[in-house]
Amino acid sequence: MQALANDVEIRGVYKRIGRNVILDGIDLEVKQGELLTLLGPSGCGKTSTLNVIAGFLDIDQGDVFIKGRRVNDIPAYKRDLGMVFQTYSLFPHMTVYENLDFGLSLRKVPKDEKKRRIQKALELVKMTGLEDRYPRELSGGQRQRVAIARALVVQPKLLLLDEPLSNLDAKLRHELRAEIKRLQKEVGVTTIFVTHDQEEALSMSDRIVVMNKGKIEQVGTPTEIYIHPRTEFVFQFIGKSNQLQGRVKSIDSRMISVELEDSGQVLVEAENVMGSDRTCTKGDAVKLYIRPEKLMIQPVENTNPNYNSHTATIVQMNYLGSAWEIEVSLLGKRMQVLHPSIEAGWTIGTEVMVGWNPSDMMIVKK
Ligand SMILES: Nc1ncnc2c1ncn2[C@@H]1O[C@H](COP(=O)(O)OP(=O)(O)OP(=O)(O)O)[C@@H](O)[C@H]1O
Repeated sequence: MQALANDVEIRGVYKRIGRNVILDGIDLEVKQGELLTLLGPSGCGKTSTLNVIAGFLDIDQGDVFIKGRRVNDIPAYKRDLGMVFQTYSLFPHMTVYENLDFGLSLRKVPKDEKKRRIQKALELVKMTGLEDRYPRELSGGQRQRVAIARALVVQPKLLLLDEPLSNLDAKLRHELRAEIKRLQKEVGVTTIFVTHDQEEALSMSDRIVVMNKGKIEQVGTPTEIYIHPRTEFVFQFIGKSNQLQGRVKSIDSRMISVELEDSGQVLVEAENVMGSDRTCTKGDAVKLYIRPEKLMIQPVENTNPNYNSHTATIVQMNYLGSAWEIEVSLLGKRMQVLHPSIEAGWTIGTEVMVGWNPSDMMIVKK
């Protein structure tokens, strides 16, 4: 096979363990210098995909290329990769400096060069000055910083991160997300990041791979995945959603009109059909999805005729600090609206108008 332009290419990878098909035809390309995230629910095959790249998991079918070289038969230790895991994988009996020195000594890097690279790596993760500490003398976040520095100091071909932030508290997770993103761009190392946390994936990644049951559902930038999900699974996994059901009444090149099962009619942009064939025809039973922040809530007198617009009744109001989560009874269903503010006098039982743009609603055949 010819040389490849991507840093990683996975072609037709299939893996079964016992009766379980854990990777079911994975095709994936990782571009040079990008931070690519494998995202999906527990058991979907994220870690297995990472382990195939790392060389920790043999495959039954398919090919794996790293920097143009087929690595199916190359053992893990010869693939030249940096890895960071969920649990701290530092050597407990070695200081921070010794932890970083270990991989460099194995590679017989000269003493001065080792010192320079260790200092640079510690600077990158903001751990300068803590060289002589043992892992037990560090906080969880500091240990993960050292683990990242240790992975980077050997100048790996790829950096593989398997849920490295899962054991940290929320504030530290946020901080480290931004740090990893910054240092990944600074170093320019092609990185594959595994997480089950949508927000983490959306905020950090150049591209996201959404996985489900050993298959890839969609690959795209965070905005493509969030705004233009191709499947119902991706839509539901990636954020909150409201659902309606109905039947297609009419369809033209721009709009699909749906008669709802309870009452009323809504318009959806024809481009927004999800599912494998991405088509709908008149008479199809369909499900409709819209995110809470895409529903606009207004006093009854302010109707906007350009939008889907319906009267609704407030049934619950929760203040979240940065926004209000307002539950309304709309078109025979309870729907969540996320809105930055509320009008004076709005309370449970108030009648309001709820509208949305047809381009913000997604539709899928039942
Ligand atoms: N050694 C093994 N023996 C049997 N089944 C395995 C083995 N390793 C993984 N599996 C199964 O393969 C599937 C994929 O596992 P994998 O760890 O890749 O998922 P994941 O998406 O990383 O999940 P999590 O987020 O929970 O880590 C799961 O159903 C898991 O139970």
